[in-house]
Amino acid sequence: MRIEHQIRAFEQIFKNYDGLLPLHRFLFIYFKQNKKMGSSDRRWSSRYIYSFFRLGKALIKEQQVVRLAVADFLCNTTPSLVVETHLPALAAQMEQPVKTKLELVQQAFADFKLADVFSFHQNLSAAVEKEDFFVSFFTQPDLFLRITTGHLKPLLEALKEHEVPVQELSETTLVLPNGTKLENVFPNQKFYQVQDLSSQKTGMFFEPKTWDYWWDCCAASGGKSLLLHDLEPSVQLLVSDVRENSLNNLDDRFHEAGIKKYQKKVLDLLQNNDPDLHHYEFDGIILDAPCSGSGTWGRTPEMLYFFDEHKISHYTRLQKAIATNVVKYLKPGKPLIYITCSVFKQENEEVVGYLEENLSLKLEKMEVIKGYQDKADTMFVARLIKV
Ligand SMILES: C[S@@+](CC[C@H](N)C(=O)[O-])C[C@H]1O[C@@H](n2cnc3c(N)ncnc32)[C@H](O)[C@@H]1O
Repeated sequence: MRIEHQIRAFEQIFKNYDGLLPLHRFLFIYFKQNKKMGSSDRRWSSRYIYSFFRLGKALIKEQQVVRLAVADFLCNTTPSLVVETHLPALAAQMEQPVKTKLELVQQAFADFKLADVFSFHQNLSAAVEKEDFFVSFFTQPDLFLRITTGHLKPLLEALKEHEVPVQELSETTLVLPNGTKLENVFPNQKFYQVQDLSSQKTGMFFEPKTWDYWWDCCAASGGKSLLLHDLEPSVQLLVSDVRENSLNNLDDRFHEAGIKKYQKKVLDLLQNNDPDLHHYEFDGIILDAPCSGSGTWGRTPEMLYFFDEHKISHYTRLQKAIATNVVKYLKPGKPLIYITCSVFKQENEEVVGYLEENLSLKLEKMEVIKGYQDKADTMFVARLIKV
């Protein structure tokens, strides 16, 4: 029977997946190795496994197939065999809003607790509204584009021509449905960047001045540097990262964006980099730190199931050590912009507290950027001034 076939395919994937690779990567490889799965099998397996992980650890004592049905019910508005078979009483309610569906699930399962969706909630930054944050996991985040100032019109026209539904948030931000194939719409990446809305909002903390010299010290493929450049094109930039590969991607993106003048270094910021940097002094440093990524788990819900809480302290150690090593190259009176895509207070406010206590830094402002209210990632940003 078709439903049994669907469940078996889901169970096989669940059995083989250990959380080490990102789920989308694992599925790509898995489907390649299991060529007998047709496109419908692939579509249903993906829907089921993603929905399943969005339930986190809620109803963990229930039978797996029942949990799958609850998850599919909460995450989707179109009918499915698993809901029709295992939750027939709710099947007619698929199109209801998530909050209504949650009430129905709570009525049907006395031991359903919303907080179990995100079982690390004791660690949340105080500003995060817990209920709204938990509920956000049942909806896939959107795809956001940041548009170079003055280039909105032709991009909108291309989207219209390709019949892509688009929402204009501002002159520089567009929202598209997740999964939009941008390479089919735009001939190149010249005037836009794929960048989450909250990541775009961190730019409001940069406040660069003309001809400043800035260091993006964990630059990866350059998302924050490109944002900084758009805010103040005269800024001179040093970009660095421990991963050379990411910096190669940065080169490509800078090239597409027409940025030619910048310095680049591969640096491990856990080491002493004085031989390389002793004469450097910056007007601003962006530290977009390695972190748990817990503010982005709406895109990678498998982490709700597999993340090991002990890893938080590993990240906080990294964050404090990297900050300590970079601040000495900052001019007095100038800002360190500390950013994470984490919702954990240990990586956010507590690291800021540590920096204030142990380094010559004074907090000017900090904010949890609540992406869960906008179908976006949740991030943290602080602006600290060197005294
Ligand atoms: C959150 S990502 C940066 C994202 C990037 N700024 C952007 O906007 O797309 C953190 C980066 O820190 C880098 N990193 C981790 N450990 C590091 C270390 N010890 N030294 C330097 N960079 C490190 C990682 O390679 C990763 O690229």
